[in-house]
This record gives sequence, C-alpha cells and structure tokens, in this order.
Amino acid sequence: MNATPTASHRRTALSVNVNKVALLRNSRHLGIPSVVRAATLCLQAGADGITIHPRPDERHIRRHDVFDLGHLMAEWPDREFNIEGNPFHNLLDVADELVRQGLPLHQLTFVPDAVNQFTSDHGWCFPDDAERLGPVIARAHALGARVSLFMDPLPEQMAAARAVGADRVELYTEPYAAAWADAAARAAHLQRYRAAAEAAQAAGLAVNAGHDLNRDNLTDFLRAVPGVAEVSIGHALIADALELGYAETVRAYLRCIAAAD
Ligand SMILES: CC(=O)[C@@H](O)[C@H](O)COP(=O)(O)O
Ligand SMILES: NCC(=O)COP(=O)(O)O
Repeated sequence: MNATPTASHRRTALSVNVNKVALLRNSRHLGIPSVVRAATLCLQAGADGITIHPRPDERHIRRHDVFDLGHLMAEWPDREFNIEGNPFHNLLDVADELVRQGLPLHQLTFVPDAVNQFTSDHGWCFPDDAERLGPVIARAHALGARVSLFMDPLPEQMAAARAVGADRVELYTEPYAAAWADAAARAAHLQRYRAAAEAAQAAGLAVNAGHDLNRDNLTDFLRAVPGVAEVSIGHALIADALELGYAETVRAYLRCIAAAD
C-alpha cells in the first residue's frame, strides 16, 4: 500500500469532509443542499479529496451518498476518496459494494466510534485493539484501499499501529484545537503531536490529521508538525463556506425579487 505522499504531491493534501452538507440536506426532503454538488465545488476549487464518515444511524451521510460520491470521484481520478468509520459496524460492507461496482476507494480511515456517538473523540488503543484490527485491515487491503488508523497523539502507540498493518495514522486533533487559544497549552500540545508524528514516520507510517481543524489553528499545526500527508476538515470548513457565501447569496436573492418588478 502507498503510505507516502508522491514526489509530485508533497504539500499537505486537503480532503474536505462533506458530512455537514448531508446533515443540512437531511433536515428537508428536496435534496437541498446537494452533497455531490458541494463535493464537486470543493474539487473544482482544488481540494485534493473528499472525506465522508457514514455513521450507522445515517444522521448525515446516507448509504446512497457513498455511491453518488463514488460516481463523482470516478470523474476525478487524481483526487482521493476517503471513507471513515468503525470497521466493526457498517464501514466494510459499504466499501465492499463500492469496489464491487468498480467505483474508486483510496483510503479507509478506521475510527473506534460507538454506534450513535456524538462525534469522534478518541483513537484506537494498543495492544488492546491489535488482534481484532488485523483481519479488518487485511480485508481493506484486499479491496485495494490504504488504511489509516485514527489515533490519539501518543508516540508509544505508533509502532504497534504499523505492526498491525496500518499504512497511515490520522492524529485526532480536537484536544489541540480546544487548547489553541491558550499559547502555553497550544505549545505543549504541538510538542506532543510532533513527537507522535515523528514516532509514526519512524515506524514507516504516513501521518494524516483531523478533527476540529480550522482557519485559526491549521497553519500553526502544520508548521509544528512537519510532513503531514493529509488533513481532513469538515465542520469548520462547511461553516466557513456558509459565512463566506452569505453576502453573494443575499445579493442573488435580492436580484430574484427585483426580477419580479
Ligand atoms: C474521525 C473524525 O474526526 C471525523 O470523521 C468526524 O468524526 C466527522 O464528524 P462528524 O462528527 O460530523 O461525523
Ligand atoms: N477526520 C476528520 C474529519 O473528517 C473532519 O473532522 P471535522 O473537521 O468535521 O472536525
């Protein structure tokens, strides 16, 4: 499996998580906003990939979204489709079906979330999870997918993640994001993430990062933690997209009203 970013693609890749577009869409019945349209606009703007985290309760991404986005990603062969979730719930069945239909699947990010968990809040734990992760990582590799394990920033856990067969780890960044406003706490967290990333890289893993990254905290993180292959960002990015788009959108509606005169 390709754990390392290619020479032509050394900058940190941005994968846009479109979960929150689906959450808004699911509050009505007309398919507005379109998840595929949102993903298309992100790809057109230069996003390196699309991330989704279909949860068993389908609170946001629904099963059909996985396939709709799979068809979209097939039209963008140089971009990455990353699907996150718990491999002991619904994730691998949907991955099987995607591949069976000949649709792209580049990366599976395994996250140890409980069913109905509010949001992801911790990583895998070694040695406890090693035995059960081995077979599901092998199954993902058989599908041709790279495997990334969602991990807390604990340097001593990284070699075990590699030993069980992972290609990458995704460092869980919410604790850093929560501490970011406090300069001393931020520095302490960044030191921890840097040490975890270095341990992962020394073990042969590439490093992804995600959860609550945003326009305030992202640059500091990437400066302090060299060599991050990919960040997946959803919640803040979609919120920013709303805010950055209000003015143009209100003007568009005023034009609709004016057109009636
Ligand atoms: C692993 C991770 O951090 C993301 O997949 C995140 O959990 C997605 O956000 P939701 O909580 O909106 O599903
Ligand atoms: N893997 C993290 C992700 O996909 C997005 O997390 P967030 O930006 O929505 O917190």
